[in-house]
Amino acid sequence: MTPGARLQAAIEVLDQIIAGMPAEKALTTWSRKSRFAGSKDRAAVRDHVFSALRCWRSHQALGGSETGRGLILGGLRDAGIDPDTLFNGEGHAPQPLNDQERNGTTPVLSRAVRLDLPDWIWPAFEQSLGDDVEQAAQALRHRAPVHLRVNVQRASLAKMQKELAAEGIETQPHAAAETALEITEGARKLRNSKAYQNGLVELQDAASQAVVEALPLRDGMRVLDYCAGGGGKSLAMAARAKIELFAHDANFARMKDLPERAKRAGSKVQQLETGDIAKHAPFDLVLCDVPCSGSGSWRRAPEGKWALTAEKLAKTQDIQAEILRQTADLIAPGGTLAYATCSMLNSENQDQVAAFIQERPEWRMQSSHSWRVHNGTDGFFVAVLTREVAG
Ligand SMILES: C[S@@+](CC[C@H](N)C(=O)[O-])C[C@H]1O[C@@H](n2cnc3c(N)ncnc32)[C@H](O)[C@@H]1O
Repeated sequence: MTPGARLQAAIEVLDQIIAGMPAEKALTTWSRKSRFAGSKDRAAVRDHVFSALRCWRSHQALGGSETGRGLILGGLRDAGIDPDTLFNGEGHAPQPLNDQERNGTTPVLSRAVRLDLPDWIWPAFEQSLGDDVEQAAQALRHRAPVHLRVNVQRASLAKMQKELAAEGIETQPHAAAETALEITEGARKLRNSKAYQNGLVELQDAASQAVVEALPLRDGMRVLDYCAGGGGKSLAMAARAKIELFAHDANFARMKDLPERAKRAGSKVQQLETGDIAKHAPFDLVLCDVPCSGSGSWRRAPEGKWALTAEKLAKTQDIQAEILRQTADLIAPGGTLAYATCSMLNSENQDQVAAFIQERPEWRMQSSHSWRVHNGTDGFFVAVLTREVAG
């Protein structure tokens, strides 16, 4: 496919998304009916679509309409590319610009439009990020880096770097976590590499790894990953100490790949239905990687940025508070409750923990860490709490 044909394909996928289809489904539907497209074409179309999803407001404003064509046109203008070089109607490229598209005045963009955030969330972003707000919002407009977690119980970082390089995947250590590598070249080859297939490396953002490094895990502990999802943090915890590990998720089906992933990594995890948790309590450590706005990972999942509303955020915060209350009762005296989000909003992070401690004064905050999206990882927060042992 020519560069112009790839843009036209992205325009068609975006029109499906505007009509209500989820982005992944729209991309798969296009892929299925486009047998002629090679892997590089598919990757390029995906990149165009995701760039539009991240920068929806500014690209729409610069392109003059909320259509696939408007978004792609705005994206070219944002990147400083002359649209006439690609919108030329040749070889399945988009049709040339009409007079309105060519002569429309360049709009003055407000800060929230220029930085691609919904208006309603801008005050909370400013309040949470202070002077870093523009940098953080700007980072969310770009693609996320690809990070790996090396299973250091089975292989060193240096050994993995060498093995991956032999398969065309270049990496460098990431400062945020001692187990983290950042892929600098060849990310698309990862899933077929030996190191990945043998469970020596997992795809995981460096801040996600750093959250697990912040936990006081020791051999012999009984640990519950209460919101395990796909189990990324479960596996990272199992790789740090010889623990007895339990995984739970309110949506049990989300853990469906966990047994297979654990087997690949050489780890053991017992999955628990909600009704079975109390039978296995108390635990020495419970990790609550709670559902959240996802604002720290909006560059990976940009549809979330536009789907969130003030009402949905308030509901999610109620769930977070309820999870803290429920899990606190599952922990042994002197045990640890770890609360984590992939959010950069204070209302989901320190405010939530402060409200919990006010309600349950026997709990003390031992430590807390925040990671911000403009410092090379996803945005994340973790607080480590312990209950005072009555003396
Ligand atoms: C942020 S995700 C977890 C990601 C996962 N820990 C990882 O590292 O890949 C939050 C998870 O919490 C689950 N969840 C939502 N409400 C819950 C609740 N009340 N109790 C337990 N899990 C819940 C969701 O199904 C979702 O899988």
